[in-house]
Amino acid sequence: MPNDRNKTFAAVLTPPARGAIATVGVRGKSAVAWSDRFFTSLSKKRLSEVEVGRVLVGHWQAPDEDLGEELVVAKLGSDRVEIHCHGGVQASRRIVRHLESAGCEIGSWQQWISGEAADAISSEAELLIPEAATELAALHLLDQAQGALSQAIVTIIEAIDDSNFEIAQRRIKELVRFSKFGLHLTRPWSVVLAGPPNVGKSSLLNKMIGYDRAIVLDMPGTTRDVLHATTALDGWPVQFSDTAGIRLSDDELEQAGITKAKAALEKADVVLVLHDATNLRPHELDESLKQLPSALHVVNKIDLAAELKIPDSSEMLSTSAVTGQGVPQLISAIVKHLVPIPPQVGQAIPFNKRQIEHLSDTLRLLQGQQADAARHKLNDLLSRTTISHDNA
Ligand SMILES: Nc1nc2c(ncn2[C@@H]2O[C@H](COP(=O)(O)OP(=O)(O)OP(=O)(O)O)[C@@H](O)[C@H]2O)c(=O)[nH]1
Ligand SMILES: [Mg+2]
Repeated sequence: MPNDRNKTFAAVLTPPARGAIATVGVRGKSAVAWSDRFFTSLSKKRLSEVEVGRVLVGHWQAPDEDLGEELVVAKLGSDRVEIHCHGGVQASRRIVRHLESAGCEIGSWQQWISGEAADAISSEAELLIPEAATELAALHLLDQAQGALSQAIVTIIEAIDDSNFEIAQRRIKELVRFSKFGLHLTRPWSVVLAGPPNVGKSSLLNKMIGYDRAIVLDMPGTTRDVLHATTALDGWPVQFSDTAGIRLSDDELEQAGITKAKAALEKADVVLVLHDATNLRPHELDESLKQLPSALHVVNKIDLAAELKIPDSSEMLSTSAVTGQGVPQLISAIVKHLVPIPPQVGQAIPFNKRQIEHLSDTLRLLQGQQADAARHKLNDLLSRTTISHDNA
């Protein structure tokens, strides 16, 4: 087990790609001694002799090899060394091979991180940070890596210990409110543009993402397949999907696109139902576009219907995909729909299915007066033995 504290463990900590330097981490009781086997500093000082915090420049070479490499080694602790070698894959692999020949366990960077983290939740957060879809999402994951959610769970356990079951339940409900948000830190929200043909769905998509992703043509039935474009709105990751205009059609290809469009509606977090300002016929809207639970209705081509008065409402917006009129307001409305209460910095947020399921189970157990089982569930949520990164 790479995270067995009695073993010495090494991992390449930088991504397996070309780069200026690569870093190999070594930790465990033989980290210094085994690094000393291969490393000779310019000053001839051994790592075991120098104080913690020293950075040495020197030469790394295995006894049975003709060539070595000039590199930098940092002694970060009595049981911790970091080796900075040439970037790319070969140099770091060579170092890892040498350490392995000395008896070192070798693992992945994920295993390295999971061994470092204070608990399971912090570990899960650290591992997900590289997958954060935006910088803002990464900051919220960083809060969880630094203990925001773990601390909230500890507080709930304490409330259960003090028999404050109502407070415990309230706190869990507060956390669960952020579940959907948490899952979307690494997965973009889905916003689908839908409506009759030729209303300007593709044009509006292009306007919102700032480049021509979709073909625009003054001909109904231009878009045939579902087209995706990912962007960030106010720092939140969003995937827009442009769909085929929905209408009755004998064209087999167009009909296939319409079927796909209808399927996309079901998976959407928000559907933008577009209407044509020059030809408003909301009652003729296809059934699939009526009474969608999360729809924003948008009257487009407003530049061609200056006299048209659209009542100011959060469910009915007006835009021009040509002039850009109303587009910032539409973007604000989408964001408000997706993230009605933006979390504060440091907010505890559950961000994976395991955590959300555990919290829901705990709530059920508390509602059923099963305090011991509830406490056990929460401890399990924090326990590092309950998650596995071995397939990472
Ligand atoms: N004046 C004006 N023209 C627009 C606007 N939006 C779209 N158009 C024009 O309307 C026509 C159809 O636009 P598209 O974006 O292809 O419409 P669509 O809804 O994607 O159409 P389908 O893919 O066929 O369903 C094009 O000629 C666009 O230039 C707008 O806001 N104002
Ligand atoms: Mg289109």
